[in-house]
Amino acid sequence: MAPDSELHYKEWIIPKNTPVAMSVYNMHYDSGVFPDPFAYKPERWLGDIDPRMNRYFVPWSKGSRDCPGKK
Ligand code: HEM
Repeated sequence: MAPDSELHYKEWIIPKNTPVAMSVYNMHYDSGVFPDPFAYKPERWLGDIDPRMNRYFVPWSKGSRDCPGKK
């Protein structure tokens, strides 16, 4: 996305019209959110899960151009 106004995020100021993107790979393999991320462990989704897991799981992307087929 390229915001049309200055964006403030934590201690950062992102000038307007700066292309901003996310990395699905880095989110899905973040070991702080998904311990042992390269292991096939579907049971990691069972029981009390770290709520960040849902926020960091983005196979359909995020935002205005995310997948309309995701539901
Ligand atoms: C497991 C199945 C699917 C996955 C993982 C998936 C994933 C994605 C992703 C990541 C994007 C964003 C692509 C980008 O940013 O360039 C996308 C876009 C899109 N997907 Fe899917 N998709 C799936 C199934 C479907 C289905 C079943 C449909 C339609 C019946 C569909 C229709 C679309 C369309 C039309 C877009 C473009 C949206 C736009 O650009 O505004 N997808 N999909």
